[in-house]
Amino acid sequence: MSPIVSIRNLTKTYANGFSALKGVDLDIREGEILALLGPNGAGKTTMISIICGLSTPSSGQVLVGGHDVVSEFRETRRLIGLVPQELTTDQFETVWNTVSFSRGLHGGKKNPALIERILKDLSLWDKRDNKLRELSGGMKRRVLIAKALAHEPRILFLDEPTAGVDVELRRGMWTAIDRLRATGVTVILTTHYIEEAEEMADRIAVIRGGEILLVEEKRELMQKLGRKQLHLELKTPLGTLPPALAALGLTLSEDGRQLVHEYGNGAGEGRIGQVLAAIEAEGLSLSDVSTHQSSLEDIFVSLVEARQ
Ligand SMILES: Nc1ncnc2c1ncn2[C@@H]1O[C@H](COP(=O)(O)OP(=O)(O)OP(=O)(O)O)[C@@H](O)[C@H]1O
Repeated sequence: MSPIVSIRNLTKTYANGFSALKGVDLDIREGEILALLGPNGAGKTTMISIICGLSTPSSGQVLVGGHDVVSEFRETRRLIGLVPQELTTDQFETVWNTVSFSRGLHGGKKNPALIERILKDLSLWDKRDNKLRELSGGMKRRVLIAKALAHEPRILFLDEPTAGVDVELRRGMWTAIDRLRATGVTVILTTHYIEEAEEMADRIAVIRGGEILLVEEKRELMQKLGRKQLHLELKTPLGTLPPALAALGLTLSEDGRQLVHEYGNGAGEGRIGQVLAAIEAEGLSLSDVSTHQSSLEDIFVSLVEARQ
């Protein structure tokens, strides 16, 4: 299947000579949720602005639904919904009117049934007659998504959808976005909350210094780069690590209370039995055992650090 967004050798050099994108190649698949992760100033907003036709590339090409974002701006813009971070519309307008007007602005015919479905999907139906100023922060953010969805885009860009939103509302937002998946909308999400990407994304793209460091299926990324550790708490602390345990690759914590066996990436799983037998052979008693699996956050931090 051809990608819904295809980016080839995209560069952007700002008027002051700063190079914000340095030859980006990226294909976005129809119906996926792609998380774009990157530190501040990585080039995320620059890239999204170019895809949405709000900024022009210095070189390279972006196709959206097979159309060029520069020469066929009208066609590509119609396919895209962009959810900004801030609500700039009239605070005295109702939810229903705000979302309906948004459809009209994009040239869509009136479609009350569609607006009703969108508001219900985003749990805003009860608030349809409320003025925007009467909504909570999380609800306002959902209105932004509803506005972007009102003209039935095939691609939705969410820029930091849950920045500054509390944990509970963040979860509600994730559920709302997840429901969009069922409607076949492609979602591209930028976030600083790696937990958010871990929870929602099908694929992860990491961008830094205007370059894409990697694009991978989330599951594969976590399997490939994720590490697992078996933590073995000792009843009596050790001064030094017995050679037989060192030979198996175990390490001893600084306080001598914990042995750590690292495995994962397809290596070391088979040795767990051996490790436990060796501990017993040394006459050591354990008081507790636990496992730790690296999160997407650990993976992200190590990736970004490794390239510095
Ligand atoms: N109009 C501009 N002129 C010059 N440099 C710019 C301009 N806009 C952005 N930049 C620079 O380009 C780089 C990328 O900015 P961009 O906003 O795309 O990053 P980002 O990944 O979206 O960051 P954040 O996570 O902080 O939003 C930054 O170093 C920024 O200072």
